[in-house]
Amino acid sequence: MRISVVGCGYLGAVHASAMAHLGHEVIGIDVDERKIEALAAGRPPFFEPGLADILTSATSTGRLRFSTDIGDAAGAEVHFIAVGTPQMAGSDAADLRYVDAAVESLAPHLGEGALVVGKSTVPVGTAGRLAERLAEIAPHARLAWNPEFLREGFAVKDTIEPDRLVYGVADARAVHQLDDVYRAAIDAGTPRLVTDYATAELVKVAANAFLATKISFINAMAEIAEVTGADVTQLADALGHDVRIGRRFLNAGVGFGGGCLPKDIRAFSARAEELGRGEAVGFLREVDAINLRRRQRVVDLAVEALGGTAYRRRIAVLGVTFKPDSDDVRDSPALDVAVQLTGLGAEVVATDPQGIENARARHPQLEYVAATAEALRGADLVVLVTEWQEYRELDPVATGALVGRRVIIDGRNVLDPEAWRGAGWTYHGLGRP
Ligand SMILES: NC(=O)C1=CN([C@@H]2O[C@H](COP(=O)(O)OP(=O)(O)OC[C@H]3O[C@@H](n4cnc5c(N)ncnc54)[C@H](O)[C@@H]3O)[C@@H](O)[C@H]2O)C=CC1
Ligand SMILES: O=C(O)[C@H]1O[C@H](OP(=O)(O)OP(=O)(O)OC[C@H]2O[C@@H](n3ccc(=O)[nH]c3=O)[C@H](O)[C@@H]2O)[C@H](O)[C@@H](O)[C@@H]1O
Repeated sequence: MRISVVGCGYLGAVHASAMAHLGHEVIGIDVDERKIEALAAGRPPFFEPGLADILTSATSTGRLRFSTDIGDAAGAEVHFIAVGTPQMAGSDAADLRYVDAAVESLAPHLGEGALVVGKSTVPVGTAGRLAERLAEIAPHARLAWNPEFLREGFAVKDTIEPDRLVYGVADARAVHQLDDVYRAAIDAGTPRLVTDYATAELVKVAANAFLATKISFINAMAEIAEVTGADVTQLADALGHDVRIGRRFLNAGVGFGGGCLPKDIRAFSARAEELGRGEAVGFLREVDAINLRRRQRVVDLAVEALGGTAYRRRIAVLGVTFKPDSDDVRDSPALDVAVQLTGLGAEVVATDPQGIENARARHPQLEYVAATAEALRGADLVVLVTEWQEYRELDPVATGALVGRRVIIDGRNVLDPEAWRGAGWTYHGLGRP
């Protein structure tokens, strides 16, 4: 099938590459010339495990092409919209201008029977509005909403082997067209749910709201653990044995970040308020507040561990991305902590296996070094805020030989406190005694 993907960022570049990998003929469109140039040359413009392989092989066969000209989408049967829906400046609502622009620019190029498929995460009601608009400007085309659930770091696998497919549709033909797109997953038994637009839009924001709530729940327990001497990691293990609760997404620490969970729960609250049902999801404001308090907690712990002031103290910050196996620093708790400590006058040296370039673009005032050992050398305090495998595996003895003082804050609760204390370190976890 001929497919176009409009918007080739973290979602769209992976989606386009994965669709071509599955045998479709795909054109990826983006307004960012540098991104398109890299993708067309088979080079991922960001770090995502496994993307380079499928991108390079699909571009070399000619099945996957990229362009900045939306006119090149003409001739495709299914057109995915994968542009950004960031938080609007000065508000919690989602900024829909890119989605609107993508639909407007695509409309003149839609052939008879073409299906426009929204993948971007949008406030409930957006698809209905866009379908009405399409009926005016491209009456021979139709719209579906097919939210995406991939995780960065696992994006390729999650796209090729999704755990479920959700089709928000207004006509039966759209279901057949989407089945043709996802034939491989459907044949492999992937559950597929056909819904109306509003349900499909809500499934997506509800899923992210639930995940965010689960993380903030355990972080709230960490706050209580901190004043009672309890250990939140043991608490999470014990809770997780109840299959109704489950252990996943109960890792307490510096909290959630990224280009999705934070903005999605805020946009959901804003949309619910517009709909006159703000109180229904009022708890999401609390989820957000708990989450932001965890970043502050790490900063406060750092100041405390440094004897009351961070001024001119050398702090090694391990990790700047919002999670490991990604170079994404959007709303990263790790980077936020580094920036706040710098603001307190600390000499922060930040390091990360993949995120330095993006972090530097946002916060050029920070000092970044590529080598972990260099960040650690002479440090008065070590703060681990992104749990890259390389940091999880740090040897407390060897690390102790590099630093100035053996004090560590494990902002992700991934180190073995006994091993670190045994090597002479003062160890602080979050929600751990
Ligand atoms: N990043 C992720 O893991 C996931 C993201 N999503 C959702 O997918 C959407 C995209 O997210 P990301 O890929 O992370 O954002 P991103 O910012 O990495 O990519 C968006 C891309 O759209 C392009 N763009 C903007 N306007 C355009 C236009 N008119 N025509 C063509 N291209 C245009 C931008 O240049 C950019 O490359 C968001 O709604 C997000 O919530 C959903 C699931 C997973
Ligand atoms: O809509 C999206 O963009 C995506 O958002 C999340 O995916 P992602 O942001 O890639 O990353 P997650 O693995 O969900 O982690 C999000 C944040 O929560 C944090 N987290 C996660 C789990 C946990 O137990 N504790 C915790 O603090 C992570 O460190 C990270 O900062 C969802 O998991 C995806 O299903 C969804 O498609």
